[in-house]
Amino acid sequence: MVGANKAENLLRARTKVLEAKDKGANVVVLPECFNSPYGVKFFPDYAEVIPGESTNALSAIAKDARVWLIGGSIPERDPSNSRLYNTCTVYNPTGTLVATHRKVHLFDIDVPGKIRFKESEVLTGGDKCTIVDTEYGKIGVAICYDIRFPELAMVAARRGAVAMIYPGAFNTVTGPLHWELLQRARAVDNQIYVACCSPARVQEPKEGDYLAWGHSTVVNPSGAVVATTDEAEATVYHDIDPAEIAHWRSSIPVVSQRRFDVYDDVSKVLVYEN
Ligand SMILES: O=C(O)CCC(=O)C(=O)O
Repeated sequence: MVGANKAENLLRARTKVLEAKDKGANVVVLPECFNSPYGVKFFPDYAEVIPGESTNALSAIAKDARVWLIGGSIPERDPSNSRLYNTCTVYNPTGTLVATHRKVHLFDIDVPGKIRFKESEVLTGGDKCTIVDTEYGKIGVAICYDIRFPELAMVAARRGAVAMIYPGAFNTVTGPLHWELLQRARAVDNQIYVACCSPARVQEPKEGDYLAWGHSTVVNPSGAVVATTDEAEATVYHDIDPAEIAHWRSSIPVVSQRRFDVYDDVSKVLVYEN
């Protein structure tokens, strides 16, 4: 559960990560915008440079829990250009910051009468694919709306990632439509694990509150949901098993059957032609 009080959000994250470690987790994921309410009006006030209050806290959490920590995301302020980003920071079990992923695809949608959100009003998009090398395998990291773009996951998988992990915060309009579908799609496209971690839904929403879909989920390389929950606060667990990846890749070998000779111009076709 994420609220307006940053210090409380950081403390709650600490408690939940230590609890996950106690239950055997070695890689722990926090949700998108875990230290601030989700909304463009909040980002400038909650934004921090890195290192700063939230990333120092995350580093200490990773170190104290001795886990790899995919630290959800925070609104980041880059002092070199004053721009804001939606940024995931990743720490190894000694608390060292090993990667940052700035959300590449900003969440700009307008579903008439249902939901309008324009991150680009205040945020700038990142410009790289992020892969972290852990003793459990390479892990691709991206954020929420990034999951709608199969290319990021495909690049990570082709560079050896065993999993894509997305801190995310879908909503009650697009969540039921696409949250699980997209995770299963990215998993089955690439025969990798996919995990998405969402904040819980606020229980007594006020006007204008973002209604997160919740439902943190893990999907295995066959595309099956292997761990999930509802909209209430919860932690879900699953093991990454490289043998499961090997099994599906040898059984249905799409990853070695790709025909880039047939569609090698895919990135050069800039518009959808009629
Ligand atoms: O793609 C969606 O429907 C939701 C994306 C989102 O909430 C986000 O990028 O934060």
